Amino acid sequence: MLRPGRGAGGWLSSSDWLWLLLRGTFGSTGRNHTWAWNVGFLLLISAAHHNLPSTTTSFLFFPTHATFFTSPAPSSSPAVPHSSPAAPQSTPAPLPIVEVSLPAKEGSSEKSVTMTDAQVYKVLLASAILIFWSGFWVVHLIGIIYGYRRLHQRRALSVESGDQGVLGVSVLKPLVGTPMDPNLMTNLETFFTLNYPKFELLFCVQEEGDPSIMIVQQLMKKHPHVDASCFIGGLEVGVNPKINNMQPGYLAAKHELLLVSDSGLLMKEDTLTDMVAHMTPDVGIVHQMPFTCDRKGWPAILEKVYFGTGHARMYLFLGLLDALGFGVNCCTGMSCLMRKKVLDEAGGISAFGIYLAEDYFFAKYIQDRGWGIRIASQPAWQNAGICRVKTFLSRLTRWCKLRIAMVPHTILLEPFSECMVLGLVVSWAATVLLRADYLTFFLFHTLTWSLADWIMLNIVQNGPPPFSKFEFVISWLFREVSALFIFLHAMWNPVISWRTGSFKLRWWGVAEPVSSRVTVM
Ligand SMILES: CCCCCCCC/C=C\CCCCCCCC(=O)N[C@@H](CO)[C@H](O)/C=C/CCCCCCCCCCCCC
Ligand SMILES: O=c1ccn([C@@H]2O[C@H](COP(=O)(O)OP(=O)(O)O[C@H]3OC[C@@H](O)[C@H](O)[C@H]3O)[C@@H](O)[C@H]2O)c(=O)[nH]1
Repeated sequence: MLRPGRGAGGWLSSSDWLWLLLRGTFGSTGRNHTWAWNVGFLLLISAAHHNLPSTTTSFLFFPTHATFFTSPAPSSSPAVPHSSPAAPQSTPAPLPIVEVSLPAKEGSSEKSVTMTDAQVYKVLLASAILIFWSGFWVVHLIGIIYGYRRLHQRRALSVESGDQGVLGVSVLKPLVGTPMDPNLMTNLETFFTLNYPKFELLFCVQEEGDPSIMIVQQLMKKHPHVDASCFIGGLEVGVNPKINNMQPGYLAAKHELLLVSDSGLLMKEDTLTDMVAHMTPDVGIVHQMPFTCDRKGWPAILEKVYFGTGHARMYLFLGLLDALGFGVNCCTGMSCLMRKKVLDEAGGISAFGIYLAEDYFFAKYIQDRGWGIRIASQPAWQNAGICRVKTFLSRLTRWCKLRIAMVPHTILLEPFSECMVLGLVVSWAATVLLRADYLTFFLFHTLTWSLADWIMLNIVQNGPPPFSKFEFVISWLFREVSALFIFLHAMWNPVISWRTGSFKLRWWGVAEPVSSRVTVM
């Protein structure tokens, strides 16, 4: 359906495709809505490619309905035959005419106003921003629905995993115990009490004299029935210190599945069972979405808010794209279950020692060989005893630096995927296209975004979070505002400090050591 009073024949002018786009996006034409939206979108792209002439347009703008109607093009326009001007029959009041810029053509009796190229591009840009913004509401929705359906769903082991044919798991625990984490003992003990029939624990301690060695020994004594070993000193096979640390454990691993599990994690009795249950025959890697245990203090709230909102949204959305085979990879390696034989084909984990983000490259390698990637239904329960705002921000900055180097197109996508930056630009677009009040639209955007995030947090937490809504709002605002600064800081200073080392990444992720540091994060 074309706009009222409009002939259907002939090629469409720039005003027509803009009308289609805007009518489709903001109009209320029922079943034509999707159709018009799609056509408008296609025409938007086609216009960008062909740089359509922009001299045929005049607008009548209805602020209340946010819909454009065009009057006829001047007769000199060769491409667009128009019928008589149109106004909707039902509109009661006279319609305000927005004079865009130039006067009507000489000799023309119609109230035709021409748009300059700059104005067309302005409208185009605003439309593109509004489409991108609408896309993000789809991301919100998908994240919420996928999170609701995926997370905290108990899953039984497949027949393949009945006690006889159960897949054995070698758990690699890389440990760097300085400074001493007060929760280390509690966290490590949960690995000894896993309710899974066939597993071994391979503790890898980076340096002699590390206080975590004593803890591991105590736990091994307390649980003698659990198959556990401790390797000290690592093996230097690359730049990545975590890989170097895990290498002796990897060489000793005897089971077909390998779980890389970071030191700050806590396991529930059934966490490993849940992960293995997702390792179906077509899957090569099962990862847990990072989240946190309930801990005291504002830094802990901040972490929970971040991992339960913005991070969870993108992780679930990209994770779903992974699972659907779109080849996106968002695997974070704090808890990653992998088929050892696939890593062996690469030459073992040492083949990934040139990268700092070994997690991303593990997943990429496995995915490139045709194996599926899945998110487990239990999130990763981070439970480090030391929880500080500074540590949290440094960690996010480090991750951001990794992403910038490994997936450079996120430089454009990332800032605009954040609530505040997107809110600032979309509010401008709304003033251009909808004549909205800038501040009102920004507040509307921020409020609805935070509500969607609150829903997401409740889903990831599997119930209400252990803090008040006021604490949520403060933490959420802090995190959303800090996101841009984290990004700018990551762009400004690409040197990555991780525990005792400093590194620089080349584009696409190969790491080089910079110098040794003694600061501990
Ligand atoms: C309208 C849809 C637009 C989608 C825009 C996507 C913008 C991406 C923004 C944020 C990415 C969040 C990624 C999840 C958290 C990763 C945490 C992390 O950095 N972990 C590292 C340390 O463990 C790890 O090494 C990195 C792993 C994966 C990085 C993934 C990069 C994101 C890839 C973006 C692909 C965009 C695809 C767009 C599809 C529509
Ligand atoms: O020098 C190091 C640094 C770290 N590690 C180990 O690596 C694990 C993760 O370290 P941290 O907790 O400092 O870092 P993060 O939680 O930020 O790690 C995350 O980001 C970087 C990725 O490469 C990791 O796979 C991911 O887990 C811990 O178990 C730690 O003991 C080492 O063994 N040696």
